[in-house]
Amino acid sequence: MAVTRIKKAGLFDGFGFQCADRSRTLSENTHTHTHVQIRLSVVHVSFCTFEQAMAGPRPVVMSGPSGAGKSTLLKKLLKEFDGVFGFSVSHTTRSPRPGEENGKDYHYVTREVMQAAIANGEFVENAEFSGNMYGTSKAAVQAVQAKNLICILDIDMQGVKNIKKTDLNPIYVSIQAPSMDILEKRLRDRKTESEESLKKRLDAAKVDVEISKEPGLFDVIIINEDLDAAYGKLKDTLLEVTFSSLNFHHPECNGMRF
Ligand SMILES: Nc1ncnc2c1ncn2[C@@H]1O[C@H](COP(=O)(O)OP(=O)(O)OP(=O)(O)O)[C@@H](O)[C@H]1O
Ligand SMILES: Nc1nc2c(ncn2[C@@H]2O[C@H](COP(=O)(O)O)[C@@H](O)[C@H]2O)c(=O)[nH]1
Repeated sequence: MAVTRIKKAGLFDGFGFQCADRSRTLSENTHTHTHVQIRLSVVHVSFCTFEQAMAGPRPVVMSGPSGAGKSTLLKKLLKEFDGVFGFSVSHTTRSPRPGEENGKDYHYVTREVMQAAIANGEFVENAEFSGNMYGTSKAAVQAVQAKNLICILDIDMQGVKNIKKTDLNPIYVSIQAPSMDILEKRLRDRKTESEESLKKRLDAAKVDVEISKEPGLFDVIIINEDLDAAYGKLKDTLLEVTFSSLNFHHPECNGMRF
């Protein structure tokens, strides 16, 4: 099994910054970055301000049309990299779907509760989508970061635009379906939407796909046609975007440069 181990550092690295306390194991990386030992905190120094470096790894924003496959890919990632990535549990006013758990998939709240919490400054971002409110609370992000996990947010396009105005500094990934017809089929087959909600989601999807072409909005756009291929691309991306522009050599990297 190929293993990428991101070790607890806890000492001064070559950049003169004290490394944060991190202990991660990325298992079964079947792609290009194998048998590599790196210090994740050094990576932050190359991409972030000192404050961000001390705050922890860059979060990951996953966005894209409803039905494109974000949750499916995320679940695979969270399962494979248990102990590395953590999901930011959003709030929503929509009803739970069969199988969804309060506090795990979402925090299910009333519109009144959510509006009060937003007014109280408890949210990083929030949006109205397909007739319901959704939002990322500060507590949700902090809960993940407190566990020293890389925080993953699953948010819509309004959320992406709003997060861009914050200092969260995430990696932005857009997951898209190969076509609108396939997207509609996936949403219909999922059997979670009424005709009205389906139409709203498909209308939003058309706008999303256009906006996502804006240069620089996303670090990568992944077309989720074949699930395994899309998942491989997602994993490669998260490693590459994090490490590739770092011209860094460390004895623990066995001669490899990033
Ligand atoms: N590559 C794929 N090929 C075929 N079906 C897929 C693929 N990826 C996901 N699906 C299916 O498409 C449906 C929508 O996927 P999923 O729920 O993950 O989308 P989503 O982007 O998270 O949607 P939402 O934003 O509404 O939460 C699911 O039933 C899922 O099993
Ligand atoms: N701006 C935000 N968008 C969010 C958040 N949580 C989820 N979402 C997005 O909502 C739609 C619909 O989700 P569904 O679970 O009802 O299918 C989807 O695009 C999600 O990405 C959030 O906290 N903020």
